[in-house]
Amino acid sequence: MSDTVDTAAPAGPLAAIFGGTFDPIHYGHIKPAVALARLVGLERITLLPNNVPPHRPQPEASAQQRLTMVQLAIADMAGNLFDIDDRELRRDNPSWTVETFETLRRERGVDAPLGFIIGQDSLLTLPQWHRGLELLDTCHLLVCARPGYGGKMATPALQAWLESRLTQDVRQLHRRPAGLIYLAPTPELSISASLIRERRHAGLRCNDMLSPSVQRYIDEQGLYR
Ligand SMILES: Nc1ncnc2c1ncn2[C@@H]1O[C@H](COP(=O)(O)OP(=O)(O)OP(=O)(O)O)[C@@H](O)[C@H]1O
Ligand SMILES: O=C(O)c1ccc[n+]([C@@H]2O[C@H](COP(=O)([O-])O)[C@@H](O)[C@H]2O)c1
Repeated sequence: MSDTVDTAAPAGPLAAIFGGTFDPIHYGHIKPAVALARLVGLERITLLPNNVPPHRPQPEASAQQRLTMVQLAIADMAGNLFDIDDRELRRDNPSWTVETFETLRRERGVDAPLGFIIGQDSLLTLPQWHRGLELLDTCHLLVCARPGYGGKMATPALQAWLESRLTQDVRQLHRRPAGLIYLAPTPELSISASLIRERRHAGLRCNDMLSPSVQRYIDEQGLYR
């Protein structure tokens, strides 16, 4: 990977990819991502629904239903900030993020700036991911604030690793291909897919947490009963 100097021209727009189980996609995904786009100057955010998340209980909705909900959520948004990459859904093997980004890197070239969007809770678990710290060799991490997850990494060594990667200078995210972590001061929303599923199981509405089309789809499909 080239070591681009600060004064170099950007190698292209920073491509930002937002992976998730999206069971279902909710405003806790969308609103911080929209704020992040403004903070960083992102032209596009690509939502990447995962297929077989190896690290967590399997989703309640099928892969097709989760993809449909992502499509509906995007259709409810003004503008064209979001698009979808369904490559992980077209693979049968586990959705290891580092492998997806190694493929993206091969496709886009060594100098293309790539960013992976995650919430702060995901950042704290990164060391347990499949080749988790190696992910930074392939992309930047663009981290959205999440209520309750502002803490430090599990060990001083991991915290030092994190601090050695941190930047507040968003221009660096466009100038370098990978390797930096940006903690974005995005709005904190106490919404999670588990809360939505729990509320639905209890027969409660989730009106302020989801796009209207996604809510209708959940009702029509009888999801999370
Ligand atoms: N409210 C939120 N604020 C910031 N980031 C979030 C929020 N909800 C989810 N994310 C981030 O979005 C990504 C995808 O999350 P995911 O689809 O698992 O949703 P979730 O609400 O965390 O789901 P679950 O409750 O089922 O674990 C993760 O990196 C997660 O940290
Ligand atoms: O590759 C891994 O080991 C790995 C472990 C945990 C999470 N991820 C990815 O991180 C993203 C957010 O995960 P989740 O569980 O919050 O939906 C999603 O794209 C997952 O596939 C990836």
